[in-house]
Amino acid sequence: MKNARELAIEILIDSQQGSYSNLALNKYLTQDIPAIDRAFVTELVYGVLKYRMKLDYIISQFSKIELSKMSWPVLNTLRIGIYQLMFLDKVPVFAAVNESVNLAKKMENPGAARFVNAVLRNIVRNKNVITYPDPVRHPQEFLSIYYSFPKWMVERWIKLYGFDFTRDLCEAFNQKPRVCIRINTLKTNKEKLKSTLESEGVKVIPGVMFEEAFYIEDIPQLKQLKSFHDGLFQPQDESSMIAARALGVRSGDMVLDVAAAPGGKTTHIAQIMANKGSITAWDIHPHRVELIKETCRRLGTTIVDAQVRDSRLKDKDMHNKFDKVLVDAPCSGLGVIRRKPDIKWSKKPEDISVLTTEQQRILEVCSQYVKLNGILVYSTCSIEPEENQQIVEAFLENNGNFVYDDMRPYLPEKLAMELKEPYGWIQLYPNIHKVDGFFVARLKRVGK
Ligand SMILES: C[S@@+](CC[C@H](N)C(=O)[O-])C[C@H]1O[C@@H](n2cnc3c(N)ncnc32)[C@H](O)[C@@H]1O
Repeated sequence: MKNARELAIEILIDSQQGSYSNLALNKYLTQDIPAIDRAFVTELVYGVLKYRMKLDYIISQFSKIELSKMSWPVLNTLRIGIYQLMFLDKVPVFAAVNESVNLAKKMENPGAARFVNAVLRNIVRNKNVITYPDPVRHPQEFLSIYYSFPKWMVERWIKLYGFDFTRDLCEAFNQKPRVCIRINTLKTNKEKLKSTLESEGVKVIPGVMFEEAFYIEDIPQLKQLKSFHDGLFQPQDESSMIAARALGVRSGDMVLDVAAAPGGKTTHIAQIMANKGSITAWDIHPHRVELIKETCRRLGTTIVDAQVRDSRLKDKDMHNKFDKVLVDAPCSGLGVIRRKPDIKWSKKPEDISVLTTEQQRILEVCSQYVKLNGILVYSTCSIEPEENQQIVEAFLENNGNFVYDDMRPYLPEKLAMELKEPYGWIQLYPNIHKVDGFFVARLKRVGK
């Protein structure tokens, strides 16, 4: 049987070949693997993905062989070895080094093992004197390497927000996010869910923004909890709960959710509506529409009609049909790097302009489906103005029949106070709000 470190290396190689790390983890971490090993593999994989650039920088300082000449097993053995040495106090130095050397011998050959041994021992001797680019003379290089972000992201953020904000943002993106869940009020309530979770050995902490949010700790894997399968809660960050709240739905409304899979916001909307009314939920990918159906089944939501649909395509039959429309647009996901560190390396600067064309189109087309005096909410899990404020501003410029609508009544008081006139949008950042990066705008259709 493969040990935890070997599994981590295989998952990292898979992800280097294009697999999503969360899917690769699910594939490799079968239930027969002890929980402690599963947790260690997850820590190593996410740790290396998060700090890949910094780890490679350190390797290149201590290796005579160029990174591009190393085999993937050797490179990833060094990465997990250094990650343990630099970031995991609980792993003894001898274990981090010896286990890496054994793996290099097993996966490659004795020569590779000698090389890994030499590089790691050199790092152990010198880890306190590693030099990084000078933050004053080379601020972009420093932030990029020290916090391990591609240079283009750091450059973009420094231009937008300045050095200090970007440093705090990078630091926040590297922190482990807390597990946040939404209480499914269709099946339970705060007190009951708290005691159910506690009886399952889970520590429960109240949400910061919303009554329906809990942070949970000491959990094995969410899917191992009976309360999860019983549909008593849905994993969801508090920032993304703002979207359904900002829609201001009521029982009996006709709602359209145009990019809905896996159904996190759809089911949130349904619970605010007390499962009365109707929600049409679209997604472009058939397998993802199945996820919406599965989420609805588990959470006991019965008012959702989930359909495969490309929201960019105009449909006259849908015009003026819905009281509320949510456009939770496909986006770069740059706001959720805490949860998906692979985004650091999978996204490219040119992706943003491709996405903005799509976002503009979906918003333009689906706005037509809102009734007169109806509400249109646009949201993304991005912190990039091109995907957020700029999309909405351009939309309002081209569509005089829509205006910003005051979002403050739908927000927790502390957040509502942050809004500026015309009070129609909010941008959340992990370094400021301690949640995922998220954008929400609320618009009203005031003319035909
Ligand atoms: C940000 S995710 C949605 C998350 C979802 N609203 C939730 O809360 O669980 C974006 C979704 O948009 C879908 N998508 C991308 N392009 C689309 C399009 N043209 N039409 C409909 N759905 C699309 C993707 O498949 C993806 O599931």
